[in-house]
Amino acid sequence: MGAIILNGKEVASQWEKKNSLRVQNLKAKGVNICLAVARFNDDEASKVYVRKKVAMCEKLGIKPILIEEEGLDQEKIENRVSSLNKDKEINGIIVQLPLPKGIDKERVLSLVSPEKDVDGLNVFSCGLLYKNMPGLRPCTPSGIIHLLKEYKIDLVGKRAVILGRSQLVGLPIFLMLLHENATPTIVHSKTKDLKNICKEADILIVATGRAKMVNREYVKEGAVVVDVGISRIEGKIVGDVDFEDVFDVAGYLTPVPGGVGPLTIMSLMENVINAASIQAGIKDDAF
Ligand SMILES: NC(=O)C1=CN([C@@H]2O[C@H](COP(=O)(O)OP(=O)(O)OC[C@H]3O[C@@H](n4cnc5c(N)ncnc54)[C@H](OP(=O)(O)O)[C@@H]3O)[C@@H](O)[C@H]2O)C=CC1
Ligand SMILES: Nc1nc(=O)c2c([nH]1)NC[C@@H]1CN(c3ccc(C(=O)N[C@@H](CCC(=O)O)C(=O)O)cc3)C=[N+]21
Repeated sequence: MGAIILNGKEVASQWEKKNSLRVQNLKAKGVNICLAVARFNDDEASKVYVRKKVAMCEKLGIKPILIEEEGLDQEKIENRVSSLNKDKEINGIIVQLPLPKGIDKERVLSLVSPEKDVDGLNVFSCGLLYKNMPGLRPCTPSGIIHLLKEYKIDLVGKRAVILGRSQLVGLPIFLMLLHENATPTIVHSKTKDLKNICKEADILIVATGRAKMVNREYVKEGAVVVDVGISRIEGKIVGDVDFEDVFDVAGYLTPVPGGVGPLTIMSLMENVINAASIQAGIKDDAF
């Protein structure tokens, strides 16, 4: 039999249609949308991802501004972000992570104006999430929630285990699942008895960056398994979950590629559309 595949690529393409309509409707009201994508690192994967973001903007009719400046120091990066904040044309700003070694990430992320923080990573946006107030949410966790809802996976009262506690994925998905009335637990590199905790999960979200670390020994029969990880091994993209090994134990499973990745991009698009409509004082579908 095997698990039901959670087809992120397909869900993202449906979502894309809705977002495309919203962009057209806003255009008809004289609102043009613009996203600034800033890459300050020299990371090869980041180069691919920023291009994916720019390409999706172009597809939807959102104007992308791509900033690719390597070798800047803290002050220069901060000045660059400040100038994007001041630019009236720009509705959303995303600073691609990781930032280069020696750069204070939190200072840079929290410099992004809250109303333009389409990555949902500054302290203000994090505060709104913590308090379960409307706001711009981190893209990957929003994408995961969107995917689970599309497949009508009930979260209420469910035992959710999240492998990884990053600010980008693990911690925000913990809060979002909690707000959906699931019962989440985070496990990380210092957790004792990690495998058995994972095995208790009805919903297992894996975001460690350790290729294929999760095999069937971590998975309860019938569990929903969401694989966030992306690693490149011999030119091939693999997730944190050993897909073949877990396939006939899990009830639902995301593939890599074609799972969470495309939803991350579409969440970003939704965030910038929401940001632009709020800035224009138009409610449309935002929040
Ligand atoms: N598909 C998508 O859209 C996205 C994919 N990614 C991918 O997801 C993965 C995770 O990203 P990110 O959260 O930013 O990564 P980080 O490296 O920031 O965090 C990894 C987390 O996993 C934990 N961890 C690492 N190894 C182990 C282990 N052996 N056992 C238990 N816990 C472990 C770490 O624990 P500790 O805190 O104790 O060190 C840490 O909390 C990466 O592969 C990244 O490329 C990221 C964002 C979006
Ligand atoms: N400020 C910031 N925000 C982020 O959201 C952010 C970031 N920094 N740094 C890096 C991670 C990683 N990330 C991905 C986005 C899309 C795919 C994606 O589109 N993946 C496709 C294709 C993969 C490929 O072809 O390389 C898939 O999984 O099917 C993957 C990973 C966003 N991140």
